[in-house]
Order: sequence, then structure tokens, then C-alpha cells
Amino acid sequence: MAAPSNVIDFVVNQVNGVKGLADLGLESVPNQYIQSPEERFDNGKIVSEESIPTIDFTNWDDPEVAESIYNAAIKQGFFQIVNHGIPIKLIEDLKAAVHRFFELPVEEKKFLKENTPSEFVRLATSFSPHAEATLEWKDYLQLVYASEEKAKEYWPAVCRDQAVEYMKCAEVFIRRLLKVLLKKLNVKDMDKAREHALMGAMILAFNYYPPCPNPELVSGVGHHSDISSITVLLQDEIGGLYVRASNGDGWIYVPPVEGALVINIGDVLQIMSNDRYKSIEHRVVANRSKTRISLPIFVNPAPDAIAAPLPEVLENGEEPKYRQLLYTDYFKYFFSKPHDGKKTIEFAKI
Ligand SMILES: O=C(O)CCC(=O)C(=O)O
Ligand SMILES: [Fe+2]
Repeated sequence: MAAPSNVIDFVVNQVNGVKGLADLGLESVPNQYIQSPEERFDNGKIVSEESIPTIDFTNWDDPEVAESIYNAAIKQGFFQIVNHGIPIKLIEDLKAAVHRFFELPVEEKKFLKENTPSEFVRLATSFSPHAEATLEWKDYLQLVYASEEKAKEYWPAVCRDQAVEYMKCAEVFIRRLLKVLLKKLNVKDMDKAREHALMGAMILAFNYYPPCPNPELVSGVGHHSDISSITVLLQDEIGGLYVRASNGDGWIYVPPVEGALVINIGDVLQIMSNDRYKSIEHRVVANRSKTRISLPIFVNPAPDAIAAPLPEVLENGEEPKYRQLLYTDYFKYFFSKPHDGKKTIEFAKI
């Protein structure tokens, strides 16, 4: 089958997404998706000697658990968590709901996109198609978790109940994890002001990566670091996520671990910790034959919160490496450019 004559119009404006393209059964990807040779994933760069630790969160209050989390946060910036307290059944129900959402007829998705306030629900493709020269092989839905009430009012019915229940459980885990991370930075308690500055705006995203006829030519997601405080990601059993290796050039594979959550430190915690915690670059490689889904929760500061190195971290007279930054400005800046490694954080550097 031939590609539509106007790919951007078909994928973006008509809301067919990359799923719509994949459903056409193309033999090769349209030019708009072909990355420059430098941007393509090179299998020869996979570093198999390094890995991401898996940490058992059962005794999350235990200093040994805190130590493992701290070590991962200052080194790899990525770790997996098992026994996080979110029921496996809920996770499975949510994954099924994500597939149901993307399999809705295009007209329904278009209706949703055009009739739901983007304050609460955003259906999109690629990353920021209007800012990108080359598109990414991904569709996504962002569900902004303003409150349970707003979520129930605006989130799509096919996945609403599962997504709300998941966020209610995840929030408990996120609060605990942030408490552990902050305690290691000498922050004694997580009061309301801290919560506003770290987790005042959470977004549950559904990422959908359909099968791709030329996975070696495209990006599922280009290399980037997240602009969150932390990201809590649920990935299915397909795999495709790679994290920058310590040599700064290679990539470490993040294997799917059943029931685990992949956690990464985002730019905001790197800024707040004045570079102690590392917001590490990562990317997603597309799959030739299978659809992959992943569900990140971007634990973001509230838009009006200020991100800056914490006084507790600078207590010893250390110079701040970042200026004070209104989070909404950082968020807008990120989405105004294509994915480009660790470039966004330069915007905040002194
Ligand atoms: O799909 C994944 O595994 C990661 C996606 C990602 O990095 C993101 O959405 O920021
Ligand atoms: Fe990411």
C-alpha cells in the first residue's frame, strides 16, 4: 500500500497518527520518518557490561533501601522498582485499557482531540510535530492529573476508571519515593510547599509504538532527558528503551521486568540537587513486528513553582549551578524544540 500523499496532514491533522500509517501495511516508512545517519540507533553501541539496578521497595523506610536508591540516582539516574505497592491486576487492567484507547475508531479520537480541553487531555503524535524536521514513530495521549474530580470529568471513558485508580495508587508510591530521595539531600520533611514544587502537576502518558517496517531508520523517541522531577514508567514486555551508558557514548538496554516500574531522575531533581542526582538521556528503538506501549507518569512541579538548587544542598557553601526557573517556562521551552539529548537543561544553567 502507498503512503498518503500528504503524510503530515494524514498523521497529525486527521489524527490517524503513526498507528494509522502502520495500519496501511506500508513496505517502507515515509521520508518524514527517516532520521539522519547520526541520529539512527547503532546496535554496535549497546553496552552489555552495564545495567540498571532493580530495587525491592517492600521496606522503603529502611536505610539500606534508601542507600540503593541514592546510589542509583547519583550514578545511572535510572532504576527499576519491584514491590512498589501498586496491585499487578490494576497494572494489567490499565495496559488493556491503553490498547482499547488507541484502537478506538479515528473519528472518536478526532472528536476527543477537538472537544476536550488540552488542560486535561492531549492526544498527539511524534513529540512536537510542528517543531520537528523528522517525525518520531510514536503516538501518545497525555492525561493531566489535576484532581480525581477533573480526571473523572474529562479523561476518555474507555480508560478512565483504570487510569484514575492507577494514579491514586501511584501517588502513594511517588510520595514515598520522593521522601527517600529528598531525605538523602538533607530535606527533612515533605510539606505542602515541597509537594507543589516536586509533584504539583502529574501527567500520565500513554505511549503507543506501532510496528515499523524500517525500525533501524526511525526513532521511537529520540534521545532526550525528561523535564520532570522523576518519571515513573510502566513498560510492557516488548522492550525498546535504552539509557545512556557511563562512557557517554554507548547505550544500556532496560529489560522489561514483570510488575516493575522504571524510575528515572528528571531535570528538575538534577537542578534541585545541584547535579548530585543525574537526569540521564534515554531513547526508544522501534520494533519491526510488534506494538509496544509504555506508560510514564511525569511527576512535574506545578506550573507556577520555581525550580532551583535546594538551600539544604547549598548549605555547605557550594555554588548553585542553576538559576531560579519558573517551571512553566521550562516546560514550554522543552516542547518548542525537537528532542536533543541534554540540551534543555542548558537553558537553566548559570
Ligand atoms: O517508552 C519508553 O520506554 C520511554 C518513553 C520516554 O522516554 C518518554 O515518554 O519520555
Ligand atoms: Fe523520557
